[in-house]
Amino acid sequence: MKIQKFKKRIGLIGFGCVGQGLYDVVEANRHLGWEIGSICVKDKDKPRTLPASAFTYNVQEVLQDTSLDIIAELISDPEEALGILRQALQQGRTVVSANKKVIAENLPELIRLQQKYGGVLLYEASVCGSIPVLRTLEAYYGSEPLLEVRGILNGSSNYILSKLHAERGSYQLALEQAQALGFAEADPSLDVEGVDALHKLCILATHAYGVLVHPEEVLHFGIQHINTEVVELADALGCRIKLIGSLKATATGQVALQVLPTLIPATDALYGVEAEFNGLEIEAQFAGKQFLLGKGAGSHPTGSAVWADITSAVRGYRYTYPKLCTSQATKASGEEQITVLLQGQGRPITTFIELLQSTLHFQSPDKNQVVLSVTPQQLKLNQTSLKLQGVFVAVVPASVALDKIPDLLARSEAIPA
Ligand SMILES: NC(=O)C1=CN([C@@H]2O[C@H](COP(=O)(O)OP(=O)(O)OC[C@H]3O[C@@H](n4cnc5c(N)ncnc54)[C@H](OP(=O)(O)O)[C@@H]3O)[C@@H](O)[C@H]2O)C=CC1
Ligand SMILES: N[C@@H](CC=O)C(=O)O
Repeated sequence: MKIQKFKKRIGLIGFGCVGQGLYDVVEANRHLGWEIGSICVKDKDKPRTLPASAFTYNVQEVLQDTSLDIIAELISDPEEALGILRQALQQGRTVVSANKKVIAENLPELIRLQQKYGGVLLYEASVCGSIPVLRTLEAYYGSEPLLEVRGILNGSSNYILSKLHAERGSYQLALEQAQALGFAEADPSLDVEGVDALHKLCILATHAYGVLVHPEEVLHFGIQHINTEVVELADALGCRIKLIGSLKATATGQVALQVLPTLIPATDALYGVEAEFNGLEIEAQFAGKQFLLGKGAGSHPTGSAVWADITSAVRGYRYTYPKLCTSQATKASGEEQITVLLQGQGRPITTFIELLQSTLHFQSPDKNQVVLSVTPQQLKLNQTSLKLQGVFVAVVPASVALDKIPDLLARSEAIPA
């Protein structure tokens, strides 16, 4: 087959962790005929790895440059990013993005704009960094029902949890390291409060099950209130705490979705997913279980995912949303009981037992830790007040031996700040 030589130009908006990552990947592949045509950033005074002449500060110079074949939106400002995606799609252009918040919150509109104006939007980098999960769901599982999709979707919180389990170190220090390594969001509360994982889960819900769900509708807790007591309890049970996003088909054909810290036993494939790595287990009706593992954050891994989108978009690849076209699935209301551990901030938290309409299984002598059965629906209804009270919530899966818990609930030691 004859290889066609061509020259293609990318308009890059954003030159931070991911923008620089993409730039490096493009430079390393110059022989393929691609170049970065222009780069837009915001801060005129920031030191850069390229001469000042390489940059513009006016986003319209990129958006209105018709010599560019594709636009890569890689900025940290969600409002501005939405404006960029809207304008590019209204012009019928091809655009790639890594911005999960914007995509998760606006997917119905972004799909409509593609249909109306004929443009293309790809966003593989927005879910699980370098792992090709969206194209796997679209291209391979587009026609097979999925029983469950669950995984570690946020690199920063996984990095922190790995440090806490391995070193019993400081939560704050681990978060600062995740920020310094470029894994965290500009607003890191999105990472530790489970919101970034929630955004990714909502995008997955569309591609895996054909469900369009707004992040605000979904139960989610993060790891911001974790302490040493909980980490030690998990260790004593032979588990690690992981922040898990899960999508599960219910018996009535709905999809249950949630993001919750979870005690993961050593027999689970997600147990060994450490640091900024993400892992995703897909269970399909006929294929059975498959496991995807890779770096979920960072400059080059994410730049690589953006590059894969760019080069496949130019060859005509686009999402066809097969499940969205064929599925009638809706979000489940969350009535199936789950077992959870609640850990307070040194005060009794037994007031929540009644509020959550739950069944108490165990409590520590100081009533600061409880294990109870509750519905996801009740947890969602009380999500804000549990968070405001600083309560840490973790799922205790059925595979974890509950009978070991009573002896273990009495420990107490705060994580050093
Ligand atoms: N970091 C990661 O591992 C991953 C990040 N993402 C997503 O990728 C996107 C970029 O993240 P990341 O590179 O880490 O962020 P950074 O904070 O490192 O960089 C953001 C870039 O956006 C630019 N920018 C911000 N606002 C504007 C604006 N109004 N106009 C033009 N440029 C602007 C900044 O300009 P300036 O340089 O002048 O400040 C900077 O170059 C985000 O949506 C993030 O959620 C997705 C997957 C992984
Ligand atoms: N902040 C995110 C970056 C990638 O999506 C994370 O930590 O996973």
